[in-house]
Amino acid sequence: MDAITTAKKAAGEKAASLVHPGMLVGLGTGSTAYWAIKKIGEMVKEGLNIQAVATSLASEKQARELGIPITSFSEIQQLDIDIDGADEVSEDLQIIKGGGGSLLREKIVALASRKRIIVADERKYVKTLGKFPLPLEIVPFGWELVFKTLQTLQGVPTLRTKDDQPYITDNGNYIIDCSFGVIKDPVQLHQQLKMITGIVETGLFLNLQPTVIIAYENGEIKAI
Ligand SMILES: O=C(CO)[C@H](O)[C@H](O)COP(=O)(O)O
Repeated sequence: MDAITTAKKAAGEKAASLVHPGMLVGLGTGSTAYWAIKKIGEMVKEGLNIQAVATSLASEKQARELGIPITSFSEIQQLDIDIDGADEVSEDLQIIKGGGGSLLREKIVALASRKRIIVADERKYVKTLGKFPLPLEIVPFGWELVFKTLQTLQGVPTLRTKDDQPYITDNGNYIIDCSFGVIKDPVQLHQQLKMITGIVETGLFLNLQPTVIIAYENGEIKAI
């Protein structure tokens, strides 16, 4: 296992240790959240009694295969804890997510959780947001208009593709990844983008007061 994968595993397992009996748990998406879900699966096999909501079909599949009981918002109102990855975390704990295309479900789950744990390797921890192009979930109809509007806002948009076709989210939408350079005012940018009809959600996860678990390649783990 390479050093970055080892760091992701360490961050994920550290977060899993915060899951206690009886909790309702949000399961994130991506290669770091994967390790948290794997560890939680082991804990369930050893008798831990929890229920979970997954932020993507992929994570739900992983959880079901591991025997983690899955529930839904038709059964519950709130989650106790959400464990998810990030693409960038700034020093003031603002976050970009959506690299894996699950930002809409991830945000719904994060907002429904009392406690939010972000797991990341050291490369994700940055001074200011913006190097990672901001993922935006958009409805397919008229996506070209959203694309052009983003250009007028000095953004550099790219329609995400998979096998030369538009990438389709679990919600049947498209993703545009849009670079804005250094994001000086993420709240203002998020609000501006949410005003554009056709943009369903942005990958800016702001003012969520997360606990961020950063794992370093040298084996150190810091909770911020
Ligand atoms: O937001 C996400 C998926 O939509 C992921 O949490 C984010 O992309 C981080 O993924 P990874 O841990 O694989 O780097």
